Amino acid sequence: MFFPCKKTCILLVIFGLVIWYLYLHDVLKRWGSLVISNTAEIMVLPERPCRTRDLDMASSEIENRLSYKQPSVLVGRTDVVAVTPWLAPIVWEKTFNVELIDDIYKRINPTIAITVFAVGKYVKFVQDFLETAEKHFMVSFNVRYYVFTDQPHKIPSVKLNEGRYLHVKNISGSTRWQEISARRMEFIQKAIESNIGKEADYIFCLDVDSKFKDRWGAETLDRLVAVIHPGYYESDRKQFPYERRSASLAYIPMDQGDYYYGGAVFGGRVEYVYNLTKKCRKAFEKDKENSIEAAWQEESHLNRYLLYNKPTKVLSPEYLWQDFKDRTKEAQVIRFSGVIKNYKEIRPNK
Ligand SMILES: CC(=O)N[C@H]1[C@@H](OP(=O)(O)OP(=O)(O)OC[C@H]2O[C@@H](n3ccc(=O)[nH]c3=O)[C@H](O)[C@@H]2O)O[C@H](CO)[C@H](O)[C@@H]1O
Ligand SMILES: [Mn+2]
Repeated sequence: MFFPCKKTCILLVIFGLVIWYLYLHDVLKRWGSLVISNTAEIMVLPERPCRTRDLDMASSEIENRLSYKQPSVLVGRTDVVAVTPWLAPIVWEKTFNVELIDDIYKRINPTIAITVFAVGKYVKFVQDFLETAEKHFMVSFNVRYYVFTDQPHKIPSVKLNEGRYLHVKNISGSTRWQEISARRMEFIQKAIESNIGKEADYIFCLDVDSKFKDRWGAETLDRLVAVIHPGYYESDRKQFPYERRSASLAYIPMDQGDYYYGGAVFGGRVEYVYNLTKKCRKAFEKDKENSIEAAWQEESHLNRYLLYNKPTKVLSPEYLWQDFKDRTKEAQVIRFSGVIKNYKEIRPNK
């Protein structure tokens, strides 16, 4: 009689311990995500939508196995400025060491997402975009391409290297190119909520009418990343094509502005880009309610956002060139460039 009772008691205690462990585990998990959202301040989604792996230089073990050239304090590029007044790097050729930067970022083994939109006739750019990305974009890193299109059956199957995946997302088309371009903010925001937030650490949102021509690597990774438009890096801020009507939420007064950022390239850690797309989308939609469309659609809203939310890394025009533009002496390498296109033939409207 006594023996079975003891057995039952032991079983009950084990059962109780398991329940207690599961409860504690759940509480700690919730507490963990709460702490993350408090410190980051920008986590506005429920249930940790984004992965939180990040580069923490201080805690990453730097092994001595990599031997590289001594960095100089006195010798470097003098023909360009390689840092913003808020101390964010401006990435130019010969301002970073490829092996060193790759080695540092390989330690966190990040996944990098690319979003591109191919609506209407722009599907014809996808093949070259993907093929050149396979050659130059984040080679030997994990990459996920997200192609948004109204014609999934027209997306070519391009041979991808190991660790690289293609996701095709079906979206509706539009009769206005301005709307296609601007609504990218909305689609990217939604895609981060639904899956990119869980599938990638960093994201770059790029124009599809472009090709990679040289290395685009880990030197571009940071929290919030923007590119200096190749057409305006020598211009006075008064000449920047910012939205100048105060009725628009993209408004920037004549005496303000840092750089003119291109709408064809922005990126960073997924949660930072999530915030950017959410804000730009909202501003664009609010303008629409007030019957105003910014001069350069989402590019204008992007410029306004980045004026008040400074990028933590700025890419030089090497990362956004245009094929019709001759290379200048500052741009020693052209890494990504817009192809020449016939606007009349390719866009659904003027
Ligand atoms: C180099 C650069 O900074 N480019 C920007 C510039 O003009 P762009 O002349 O580069 O704009 P664009 O015609 O390439 O349109 C931007 C993107 O929208 C997509 N698209 C557009 C039309 C269409 O019918 N189907 C389609 O899929 C496609 O991914 C394209 O790359 O100003 C636009 C403002 O609206 C965007 O900010 C672009 O990023
Ligand atoms: Mn373009």
